[in-house]
Amino acid sequence: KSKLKRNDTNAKAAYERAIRVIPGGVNSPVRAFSSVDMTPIIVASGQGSRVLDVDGNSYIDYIGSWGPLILGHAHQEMVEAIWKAAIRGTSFGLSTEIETKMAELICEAVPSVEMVRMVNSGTEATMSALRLARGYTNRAKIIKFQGGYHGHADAMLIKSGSGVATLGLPDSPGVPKSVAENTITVPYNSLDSVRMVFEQLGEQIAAVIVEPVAGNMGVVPPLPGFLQGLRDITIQYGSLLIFDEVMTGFRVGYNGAQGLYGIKPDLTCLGKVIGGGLPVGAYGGSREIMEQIAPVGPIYQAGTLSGNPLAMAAGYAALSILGNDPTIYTELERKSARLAEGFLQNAKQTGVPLKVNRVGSMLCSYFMEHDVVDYETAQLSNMALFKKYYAAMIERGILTAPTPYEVMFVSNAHSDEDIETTIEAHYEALKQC
Ligand SMILES: Cc1ncc(COP(=O)(O)O)c(CN[C@@H](CN)CCC(=O)O)c1O
Repeated sequence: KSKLKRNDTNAKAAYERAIRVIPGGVNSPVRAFSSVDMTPIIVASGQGSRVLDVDGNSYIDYIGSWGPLILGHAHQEMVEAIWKAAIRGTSFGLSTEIETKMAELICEAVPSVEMVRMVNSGTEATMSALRLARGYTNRAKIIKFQGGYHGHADAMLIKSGSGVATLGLPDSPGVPKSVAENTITVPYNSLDSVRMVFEQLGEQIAAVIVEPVAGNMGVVPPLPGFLQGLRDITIQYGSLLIFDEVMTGFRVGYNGAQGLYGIKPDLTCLGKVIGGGLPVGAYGGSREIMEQIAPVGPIYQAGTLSGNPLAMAAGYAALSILGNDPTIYTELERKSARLAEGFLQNAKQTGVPLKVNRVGSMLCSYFMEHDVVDYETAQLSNMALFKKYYAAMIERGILTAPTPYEVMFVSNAHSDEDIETTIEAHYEALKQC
């Protein structure tokens, strides 16, 4: 079979130009395709389940902007909503009624949220939620999980210290040791580790922040009892439980992971889907906690473009479509299950070791035999195999995340034909591994 060659002439030229004026030529590191040694794809346009790159190559897209595009690219109703908002002005720095409608919709959809504050990214959402938790409990320490990603605020760029309950170490230059010491990192799905930390430092813990389905080490679902265990222990010690649902919110179901698993956190962080592809983040919780936020309460958080009318129009349109048509989630479940099943069939037929983890329309395949339950096991994925597989999928017009630790997102715009085409391409790609 001749090796299909992707024409990347224009991408190369565009990338050469970009790296002269943007660090690494990208506005977010993952877009540099550094894990797969290939010229980054530079997108010209997207429509439905497909994107077109600057060399005219068309791909079925499973990056979906890392989660926001659950309805696919350039969705007609959303483009119209954005356009209608834009011609009335893009931002006022004063309140507009769409912000209240958006807040009401989120409070209605997310079980634990009675009040919500809009911000402009997932990072801002988790950063603000952490400050709120620290201010509300008057405690400084927080617990996060290895492989958990909550954006790039200082307190989140921490790696675990030597022992389990030891203080954190900076995971990036520029994060002061004094900040790192207040973040303790333990293995995901390990309630024992969490209990150990609380036994030693419980009264100092302001919050536990967790992705209720981990989506930044591939897809790692919570083991039975894990989330309930976190809920119980945080109540026992007077700490807050923060669900980072930036990725899972309105993705794994209209009521998020907290609806799926029936656990009520104290604070919820949202992003991605709620912006419909425009910059939106949010954090919310009980009235009692949220009214500690300025201007009602003393804990400060602000933002020039928070809740701006354009992003609200896009987000409100997206969430309304999702809320008005529950078959969208059942269709996402059906198509995603078929995709995962096809991948596993291919692996069996070709003898390539493959594990597929999936929750709803979030899935990830790992080149290995055993279960992936945390960061350590996720790290064992065979990187050499992944690179070959990735290039083979690109050559066949299937665009997935250029690193093994990101999620494949199925959207409502992916047709059954797209799914079958992807499974066929996957079979060919595995045969080349
Ligand atoms: C669970 C979770 N919480 C917070 C964030 C940060 O959101 P942003 O600041 O990138 O909007 C993210 C961002 N996710 C990554 C991809 N997995 C964004 C992609 C990128 O960094 O370019 C997240 O997944």
